[in-house]
Amino acid sequence: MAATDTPILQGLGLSRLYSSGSLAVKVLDGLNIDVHRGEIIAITGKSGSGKSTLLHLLGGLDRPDEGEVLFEGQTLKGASEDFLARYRNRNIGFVFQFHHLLADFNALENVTMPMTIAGKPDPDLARHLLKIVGLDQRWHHHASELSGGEQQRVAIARALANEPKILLMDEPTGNLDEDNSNHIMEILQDIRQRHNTTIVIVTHSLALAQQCDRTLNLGVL
Ligand SMILES: Nc1ncnc2c1ncn2[C@@H]1O[C@H](COP(=O)(O)OP(=O)(O)OP(=O)(O)O)[C@@H](O)[C@H]1O
Repeated sequence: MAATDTPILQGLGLSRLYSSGSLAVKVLDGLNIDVHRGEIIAITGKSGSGKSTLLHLLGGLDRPDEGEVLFEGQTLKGASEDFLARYRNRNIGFVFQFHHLLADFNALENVTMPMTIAGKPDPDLARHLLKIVGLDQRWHHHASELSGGEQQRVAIARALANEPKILLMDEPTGNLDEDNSNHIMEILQDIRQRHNTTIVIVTHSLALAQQCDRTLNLGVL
């Protein structure tokens, strides 16, 4: 059992080496990060500084070439693909800028889908999550009938479907206007308050970053 002051997520000495043709690129270069339970943290930095790479490493979608990621004090180093898949399914919710909702399914079905895949369909919980994001009256609308901001809110509800401890978000407000972006931030504060969810947000928006508890800047903006 991890001590309560153990960071829920840690990156120690993280680097990722990409090769593109004859060129090798080292990204992050020994980055250290501690993420504490219930924290909302912004990851900022110029384009190409490694924000998405860091999110993928923390979420077990990719592996570092140097260093390690620890979840609740346990290293993911050397973990099998099956272990990483379980780690993601049980603990992580992902939200991307392009939400990839299923256009021919309604909002409720989109949110229920990950529960069904996990063998625990729970329409009541799905309705509750849609209510948190302010869309319980629109549950029967197909994704294609919702605005960009509404679709992103459905994507957040979907990411919460399996009650993850950590929400990892890559530019979740990147294509939204300021009002919608502020609304998403209010929703995230509400989710954190209700469920003590830990939230890591990659963003180019200084306004959004300022509403987070703290910011980790990977490079000059
Ligand atoms: N699969 C890959 N193969 C080769 N290089 C890659 C790969 N993925 C990322 N890179 C390189 O790694 C660097 C960091 O990419 P990453 O997407 O993490 O940056 P970012 O900070 O999220 O950028 P942006 O703000 O533009 O989305 C970039 O120079 C990118 O070209």
